[in-house]
Amino acid sequence: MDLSKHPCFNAKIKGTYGRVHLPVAPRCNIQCNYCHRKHDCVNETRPGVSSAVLKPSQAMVYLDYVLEKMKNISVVGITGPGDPFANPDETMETLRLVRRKYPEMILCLATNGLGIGPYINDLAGMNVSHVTVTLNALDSEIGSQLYAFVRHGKRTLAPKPGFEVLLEKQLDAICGIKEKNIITKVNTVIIPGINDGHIEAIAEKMAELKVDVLNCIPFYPNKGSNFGHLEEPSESLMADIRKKAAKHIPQMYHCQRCRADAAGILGEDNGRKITKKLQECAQMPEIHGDDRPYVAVASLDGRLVNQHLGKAEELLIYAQKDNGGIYFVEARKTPRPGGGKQRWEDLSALLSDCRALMVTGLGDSPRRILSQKKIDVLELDGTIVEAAEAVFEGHSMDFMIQRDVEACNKKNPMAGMGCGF
Ligand SMILES: C[S@@+](CC[C@H](N)C(=O)[O-])C[C@H]1O[C@@H](n2cnc3c(N)ncnc32)[C@H](O)[C@@H]1O
Ligand code: SF4
Ligand code: SF4
Repeated sequence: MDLSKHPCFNAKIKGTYGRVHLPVAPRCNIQCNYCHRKHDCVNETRPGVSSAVLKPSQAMVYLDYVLEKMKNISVVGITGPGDPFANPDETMETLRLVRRKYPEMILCLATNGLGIGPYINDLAGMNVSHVTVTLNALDSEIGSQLYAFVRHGKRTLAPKPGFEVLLEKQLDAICGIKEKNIITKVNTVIIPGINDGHIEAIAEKMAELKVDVLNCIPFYPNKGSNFGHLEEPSESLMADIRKKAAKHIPQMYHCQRCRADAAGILGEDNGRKITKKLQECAQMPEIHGDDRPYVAVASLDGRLVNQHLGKAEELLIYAQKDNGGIYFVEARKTPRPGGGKQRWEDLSALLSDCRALMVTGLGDSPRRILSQKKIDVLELDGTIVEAAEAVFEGHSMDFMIQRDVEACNKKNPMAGMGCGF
């Protein structure tokens, strides 16, 4: 892996190598007064917006597409649209999946630093090489003007105590990340009249902590945010601040204030096809985890997915060979009808080593119970081989998925009375 190929950390290659942000982290654990993530216009470039949010398995399908269509993507990053560590499960799962499939890819993260602490060891273990922490103040009087609240554990803290906790976690996080030799950038949003006189102090402190680069980001006035009425810093103010900060620590001068779903060369739009694919992937069924080796299928003939779960006396179990082919493992008798919910609890136990169940239809009760056990229930029409391959490889199975929400009812004589199966 060539760590010099990160276009944000190496301005020389910013026009040659690109990055892709996977928007798998929608929630945030603080509210910065300048951040507004609700509204999205695909034509605007501003931090925190995304045209869709993806689950980890969907993000992998999207990533495969981006890497096929765009050349020279050297970095996969997670920067929101909220905070990666307000969504640690999704973040860590996505990084694991990307690392496994693309061992040469540079992995990168941007966080406010509040929640990253417990994950630093694992991040280093996965060879995440670049981490950005946003730190906007060291002084409590200034910091308490920047945040509406900070959520710490189960408590929501007011601006002043919230800032104090946040700062402590940020400084600990920076030290912990540097200890693991991860390349560290600090983003500081420059907000005129609030923290613009405080940046040299931040630069000095970050240099002391051995941060590699400071990125002074000009504040972007987001309509609808608490700071929507404030002005953007002028170019001359930014130049002056960076000059003072550069006495202490290297500066980033080419940040584009990217979207949380940015893909490609810095500063270039994603393009319509990439945006469409992103939105398409967000609609795909989610595939949970990949340590379960099997899929289960309701089939009358061993060729097609063509049976309703309630009618299936047995389910066929399939796995994938090392070379990608699908093979039949065994047939498993399903629990007998009757017994209410217990029947579906027993079925979940029977399928605990299966990552997905493919049927032509099923009732609400089994769907809920199986989903709670993280077995993906896919209602589809198609061949077993095609469908199983799509599950194992994370391909889109859009063409097989039954879009008709009435499908179950149509095939079920008890339609209108709630699905009995
Ligand atoms: C949207 S955040 C997502 C990652 C993480 N939550 C964080 O704050 O670092 C990515 C970067 O955009 C910056 N940002 C958000 N809103 C901004 C704004 N209105 N103007 C300038 N930068 C902004 C954040 O401060 C952060 O450095
Ligand atoms: S931490 Fe990041 S995502 Fe959260 S409110 Fe601040 S800028 Fe927005
Ligand atoms: S926002 Fe700045 S640092 Fe983040 S990917 Fe874009 S250019 Fe790089």
